[in-house]
Amino acid sequence: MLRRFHSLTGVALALGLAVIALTGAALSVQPALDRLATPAIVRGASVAALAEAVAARHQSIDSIRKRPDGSITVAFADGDIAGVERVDPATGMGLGDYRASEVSRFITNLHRSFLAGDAGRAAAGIGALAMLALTASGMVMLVRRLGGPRALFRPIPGAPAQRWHGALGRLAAAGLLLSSLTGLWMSASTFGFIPESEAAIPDVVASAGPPAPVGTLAALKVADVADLRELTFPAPGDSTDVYRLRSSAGEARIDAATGAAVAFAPATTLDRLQDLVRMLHTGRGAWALGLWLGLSAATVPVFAATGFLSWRRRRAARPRIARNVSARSADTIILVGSEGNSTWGFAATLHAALTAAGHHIHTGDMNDLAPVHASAGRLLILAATCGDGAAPASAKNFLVRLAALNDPVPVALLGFGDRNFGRFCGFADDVSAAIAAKGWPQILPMKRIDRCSAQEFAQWGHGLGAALGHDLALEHVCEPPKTFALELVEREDYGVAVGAPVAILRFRAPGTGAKAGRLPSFEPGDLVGVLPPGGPMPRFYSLASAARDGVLEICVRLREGGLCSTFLHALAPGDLIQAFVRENPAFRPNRGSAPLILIGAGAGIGPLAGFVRANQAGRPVHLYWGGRSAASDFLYERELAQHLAEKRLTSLRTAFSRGPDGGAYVQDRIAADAPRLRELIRQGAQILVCGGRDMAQAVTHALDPVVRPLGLDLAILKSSGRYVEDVY
Ligand SMILES: Cc1cc2nc3c(=O)[nH]c(=O)nc-3n(C[C@H](O)[C@H](O)[C@H](O)COP(=O)(O)O)c2cc1C
Repeated sequence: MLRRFHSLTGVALALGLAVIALTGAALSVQPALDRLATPAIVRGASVAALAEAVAARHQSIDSIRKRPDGSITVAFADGDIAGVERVDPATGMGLGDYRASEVSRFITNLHRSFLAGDAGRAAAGIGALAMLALTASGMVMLVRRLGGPRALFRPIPGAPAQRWHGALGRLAAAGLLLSSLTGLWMSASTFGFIPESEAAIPDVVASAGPPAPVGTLAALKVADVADLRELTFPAPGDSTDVYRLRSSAGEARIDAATGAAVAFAPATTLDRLQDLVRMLHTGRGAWALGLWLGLSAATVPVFAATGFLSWRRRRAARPRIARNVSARSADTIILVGSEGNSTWGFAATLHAALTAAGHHIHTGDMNDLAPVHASAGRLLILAATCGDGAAPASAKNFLVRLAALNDPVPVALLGFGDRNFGRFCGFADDVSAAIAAKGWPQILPMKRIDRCSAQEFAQWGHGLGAALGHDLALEHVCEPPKTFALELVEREDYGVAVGAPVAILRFRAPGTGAKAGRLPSFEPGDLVGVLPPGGPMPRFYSLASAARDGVLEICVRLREGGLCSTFLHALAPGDLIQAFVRENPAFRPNRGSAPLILIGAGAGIGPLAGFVRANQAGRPVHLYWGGRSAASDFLYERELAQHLAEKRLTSLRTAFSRGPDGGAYVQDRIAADAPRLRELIRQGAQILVCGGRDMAQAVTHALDPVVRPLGLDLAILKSSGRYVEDVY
C-alpha cells in the first residue's frame, strides 16, 4: 500500500518536483553569494548613525531597508532624481545602484509558481505536500526494509538503482523534510490558511515641533542596524508625520521632533514564527543551512530517475495481476514471499483461478501483512525460501508483522523450494511454526512444492478447491527464465587426483568484433543460473568475477549424478551454454574500509576470489580456505600469490585435509587464529562464508568462542550484516 502510494505519486509528479527542487537548489546558493558580496552587518551600529550618514548625502530620503539578501538599500530623491542605492551598513557610504537580478527573479517565480500565477502557486504548494509525503513514506519503507530504525545505516540490498535511491534518501531526508514542511507553511500562508499577524499599532499624533536631526533621535539611537527591517522617513514638510521603524522587535512610531517612540507594537509569536519558517526555507541569514538545503534538493532529480528505474524493473520482473482488489474489499488475501519472482507466477495463476470462481482477491507481498488482512475470510501464503532456509526479499519482515497481529485468520500455506537444499522450504517451515504458535486455524496442511512443480501446485489447488466448496483447476505454465548464450573460453581443472574434480570455467558473450555480445551487469557473489540440456530447472552457481572483468567465471565441483555439473565439466572451449544472471545482494562485502574475513572450502572459493580481485582500495582482506591437497586442488594458487604481493589480499591461511601433517580443516585454522580474528572483528570486520553446509556449520562452531568475549554472537553479527553466508 505504502509502496504503491510512494511509487505512483513519485512517477506522476516527478517532473514538477524536479523543477521545484532544482530551482530551490539554484536559489539556495544565493545566501552564500550574498554573504560574499554584501558587507557584513556588525551588531552595535545604531540606526540613528546610519540614517544620519545617509541623510548627509541626499536631499530627501524615503526609506532605509534591509533586504532579504542582507544588503541595506536607501530609496532617495535628490531634486528630480529618485533612485535606490546600496549602502555600507557600518558607514552609510553609497555602494552603487541597487538592481534586483532578473535571473534570480525568474528562478524565484518558477520555484514559487511555475510562472503560472495563483494556479501555479497552488501547484507548488501541492508539490511541497507531495515531497513531504514522499520523503516520509520513503523513510518508513527504508526503515522497514532494513529491519528497524537502528538498522537504518546498514548496507542497502537490491539493484544499483534501488541502492542509490535508498542511500541518497538517507542523506537527503532531513533537508527535504525541512524544505517541504516550511514550503508547505509558506504556501498555506500565501493562500490565507495561516492567519495574518494581529498586532495593530495605535494611531498617534505627533508633537509637530521642528524636526530634529535624524542622528539625534533617541529611539533610533537605541535601535541596532542588525535588527532593522525598514525605516520610513516622515513626508518632507509634513510636521505631523512620524518615523516608522520596523525591526525584529516590532513596529514603532517615532516623533521627528522629540525622538521619542510614541507608539510601539511588539512582534507577535506568529510574526517570529513566520520569520523563522522563512529563514529555514530560504537559508537567508543562514548561508550554510541554505547550502545544505540546496544540496538535499539537488538530489531530487536523481531520486526521480532511480525511483523510476526501480519501479520499471519491479513491474517488468513480476507478472501483472489482473483484477487485484483492495485488501479491504477482498474475501481472500494471497501473500507472496519471493526472491526471484517465480512464486509470483504461481500467485498470478491462483489469483486468476479464484477470481474466475467468483472470489474477490487481493494479492501482495508477505512484507505487507497488516491488520486489515484479518478482516478477509482467509489468507493464502505462498512462500519461497532463499539463502540457507532464509526468508526471500518480499517476506523479510513477515514474521515480525505476524507476531504483532492478534485476530486469527484461517490460513493455507504453500512452500516453494528445492529438495537439493539442506533446509527444503525452510522459510515456509518457520512461517508454519509461527502460525501454529498463534493457534490460527489451517484451511489445509502446509504443502511443499519442489522446483516449481506445476503438478504439485495443481494437486494443492484441488485440495484448496475442496476446502472452499468448489472446483479449482490450477494450470500453471512456468515461464522459463530469459536466458542468453555464453561461450566457454577457458577452463582450469583441479582435484582429479584426489577424487574431487573442480573446474574454474570462464565464459564470455559469443561473437567477435562488431558482432561481439555484451555480458549483463553482475558482481562477484551474484548467481548465474545455468539451464542444462534436458533439465527444465536452472542450477545456480556463485560468480567469481564481475562483468567489468570481461568474463563470467564460476567454480564448479563435479557432483555424482549431477545433471548440470556433469554438463559443465564436459564443456570444451568454444561450446555454448544458456544462462541468466540473478543478483545476490545479500552476499557482498559491505562498503567501507572495515576488514573482511573470507572463509570457504572447495569450490566455495569462487566468489571469495572475486571479492579479493575487486579489492582495489587496499582494504584489509584475510582469506581462510580449505581444500583436499595442495598438490591437486589448490584453486587460484597463482592468482592469490599475486594478490598477496599486490596487497589486495592481506593474509592467506590454507588448510588441506590430506596434508602431510595428517590434514587440517579450515575451522582448525580459525580456532588457531582466534586472538587475531577477535581483534579484526573488534575493528568492525565483516565475515563472508561460502561453501558446503557442513563446512559452514563447523565454521560457526569455531567462530562462536572467538566472538563471545566481545559480547557478540553470530546471530548479532548476522542481523547487522556482518556475518553472511552463501551455502549450498
Ligand atoms: C540462492 C538460492 C538459495 C536457495 N535456498 C533454498 C533453501 O535453502 N531451501 C529451499 O528449499 N530452496 C532454496 N532455493 C530454491 C528456491 O526456493 C526455489 O527456486 C523457489 O522456487 C524460488 O522462488 P522465487 O523465484 O519466487 O524466489 C534457493 C534458491 C536460490 C537461487
